Amino acid sequence: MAKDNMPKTDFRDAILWHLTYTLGKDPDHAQIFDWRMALSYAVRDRIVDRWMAATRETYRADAKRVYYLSMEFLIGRLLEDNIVNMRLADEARSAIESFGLNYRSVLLDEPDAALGNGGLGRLAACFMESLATLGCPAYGYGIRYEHGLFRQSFADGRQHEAPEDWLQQPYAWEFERPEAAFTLGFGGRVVSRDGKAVWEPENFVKSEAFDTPVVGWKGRWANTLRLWSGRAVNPFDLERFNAGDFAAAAENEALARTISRVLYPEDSTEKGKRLRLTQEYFFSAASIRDILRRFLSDHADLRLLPQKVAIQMNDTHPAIAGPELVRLLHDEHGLPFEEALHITQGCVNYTNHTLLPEALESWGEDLFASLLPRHLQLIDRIDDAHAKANPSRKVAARGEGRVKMGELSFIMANRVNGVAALHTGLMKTTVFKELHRLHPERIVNETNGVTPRRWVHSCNPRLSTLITDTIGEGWVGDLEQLTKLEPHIDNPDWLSRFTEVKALNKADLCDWITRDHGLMLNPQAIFDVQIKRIHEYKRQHLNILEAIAHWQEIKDNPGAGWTPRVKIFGGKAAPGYFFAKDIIRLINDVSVVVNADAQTNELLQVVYLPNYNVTMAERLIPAADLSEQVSTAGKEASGTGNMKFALNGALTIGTLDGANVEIRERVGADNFFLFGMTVDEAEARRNVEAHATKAIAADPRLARAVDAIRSGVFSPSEPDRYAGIVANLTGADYFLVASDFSDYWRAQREVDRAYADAQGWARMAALNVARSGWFSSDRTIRGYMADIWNAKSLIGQE
Ligand SMILES: CCc1ccc([C@H](C)CC(=O)N[C@@H]2O[C@H](CO)[C@@H](O)[C@H](O)[C@H]2O)cc1
Repeated sequence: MAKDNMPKTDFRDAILWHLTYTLGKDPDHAQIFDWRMALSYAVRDRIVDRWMAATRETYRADAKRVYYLSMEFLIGRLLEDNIVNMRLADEARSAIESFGLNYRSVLLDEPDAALGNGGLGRLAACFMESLATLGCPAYGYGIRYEHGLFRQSFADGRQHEAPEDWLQQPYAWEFERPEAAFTLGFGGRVVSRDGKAVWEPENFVKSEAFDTPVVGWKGRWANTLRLWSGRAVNPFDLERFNAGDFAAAAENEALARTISRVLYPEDSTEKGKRLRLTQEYFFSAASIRDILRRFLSDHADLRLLPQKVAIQMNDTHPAIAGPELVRLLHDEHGLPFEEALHITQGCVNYTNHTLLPEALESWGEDLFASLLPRHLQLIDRIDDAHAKANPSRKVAARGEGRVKMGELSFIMANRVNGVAALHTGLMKTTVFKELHRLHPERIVNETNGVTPRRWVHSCNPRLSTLITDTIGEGWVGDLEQLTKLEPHIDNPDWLSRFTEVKALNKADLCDWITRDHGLMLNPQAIFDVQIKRIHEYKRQHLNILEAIAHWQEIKDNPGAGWTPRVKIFGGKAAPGYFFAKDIIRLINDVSVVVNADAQTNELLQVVYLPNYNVTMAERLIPAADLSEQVSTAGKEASGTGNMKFALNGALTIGTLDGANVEIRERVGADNFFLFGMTVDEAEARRNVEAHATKAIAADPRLARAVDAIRSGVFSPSEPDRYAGIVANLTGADYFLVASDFSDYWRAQREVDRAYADAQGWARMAALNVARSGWFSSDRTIRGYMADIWNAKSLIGQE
């Protein structure tokens, strides 16, 4: 008997029931953790009903399923999201408050599931929520890392990394599925037995499944996120134990768990580590086996696979899934190689998320052969088949002693997509130029999006209420309805309510930053926010250079009617990325000097918040006035933070890069602070001899700011601490920080002037909200369903 038609009172009772019987806690002695878990289980119960109904309906309809393979799912917290999607917000709040607890602190007691680095991982999480909201049958497949992205702290301004341990406590949202385990082989050799190639792996590891339901808006559908965990085939060696070799007795288990122990913290540099390739094969192989097992549970003819299965490879990290499916179809199911390849190419699709050469994965063929000898053979046959079909041009996955995962993914895929119009165009003219020439119909564009449930409705309840009061609640499930706000923007009362929303959000943020970071912020100031991974191409160092020049000019002329500004930074650097770590330290050193400067700190403050993650983004974005999207043109594939800021009424200062281009097109050039070179101008500038020194020579303001860094103004105890950054800025400066500085300064002063006109600013901000509905991940997923997966919704439009 389904639980959800139980009398209303039961939600409160359900919480108490779980506190007592699931957690075994007496309400009088329960900790906030206990209440949070009890609340989670009460919500989960109601989700499970929808989940099972959706799974049953998918089998009944024999529907096509989408399989989203990703090494990363940057989920964040799930309790609030699930409560909102199950429409339980009011009941949950009143129940929790009736127990004398603070509702927000119960929600915030949940640790972030930080199973991702940045954009790619968060996109996967938004996509899973939109797939469920649209009622598209889908599974997400990934790795259940014991340790997600490291915890960041600062000591003396430097980044320190500590293991993240979200699984130190039980995780309410997962169900262990021991029955869905597979034994996977690694290494070994390939032998020929009666004319057939047979792989004899050396090591074996078991993949155990943990399922998390992903419920959509209004709980109309729920899909599954299946995360694999490494387990030993023989976890305990009693013999060795009895021989007193205790550590060795548990060795297998430790080795197997290493595979799913920790997320690699790199987000743009492939390290070529054996464990990384082992992780990629582990989850891809377990997922492909699971997909085949499910298909064969109610289909006999493998040629039907492309009609029932669409696989999306989230970047090249799951690329081995293609050859693995060919291997199973050919080696285990006995299909001719050509047919196995044809079927696979009918199922597999590939999304590219970066053009940075150092981020494109390629593996040494020796390492590849030692781990996956049979796959290397199959990749050669795949290359041969491709060469035979396209004699004109030799483009292969294997070459120059390496296995290139970008080329392999492209050759295996039915459709290849970029994540923003500019990026997709650049894929065709740069990294995939030859392959695009051979397969001109294969590359399509699917501009990224973000889920409006988490990134507006949940994280910005004040704005959400104002919008719903104005145009009804339909926008949450159909975000382009936001355009219906436009006629209200010229109504001064409405606009003042809109302005009030931002002001109250900023006040909340000030309270939190004061409480948790002991810093008093000026709430009247422009809250200028740059939150994202630290990377040279994202140019956090351009932002801090402008802050230094701004500080110097205020000191020259404090009475010049400056618009107060608070610069807020957040973001982690990959542990081995020392230049990025230097940028972090510089920002912290500048904030110490600038914030202590009584002459200027009413007008300019710099704050670097440690341990930026999904939950912190949900705190910062609703309170932001200005969104920093300042990457060198041609380098940021899309960006998704830019969309979240626009949807929450922040104005963008940015370059014509990634999805900034489409945001500016939709919100209007008047409501966007554009600066900097275009992709072509940047390309041309890079070829100008000594372009950086020329730019510095041409801009005394820039020169003075660089001098301040060089002379140790921000590191008096170690004047040449930033010699590396200065050398780069005055030398190679590949990301054109010096050459884009003057125009960036010009745009920032334009921001100052615009902000001084509160009405005008509010109007521009409200137009950003009204015109950014297209950046919903629901629209993006509808694009994938139509252009790539040919998948249908089983619940239809509401
Ligand atoms: C092998 C190491 C590694 C790990 C992750 C990655 C990701 C592709 C990096 C990433 O997160 N890319 C970001 O993807 C977002 C979602 O499409 C885009 O919005 C960002 O522009 C892009 O940088 C590259 C290389």
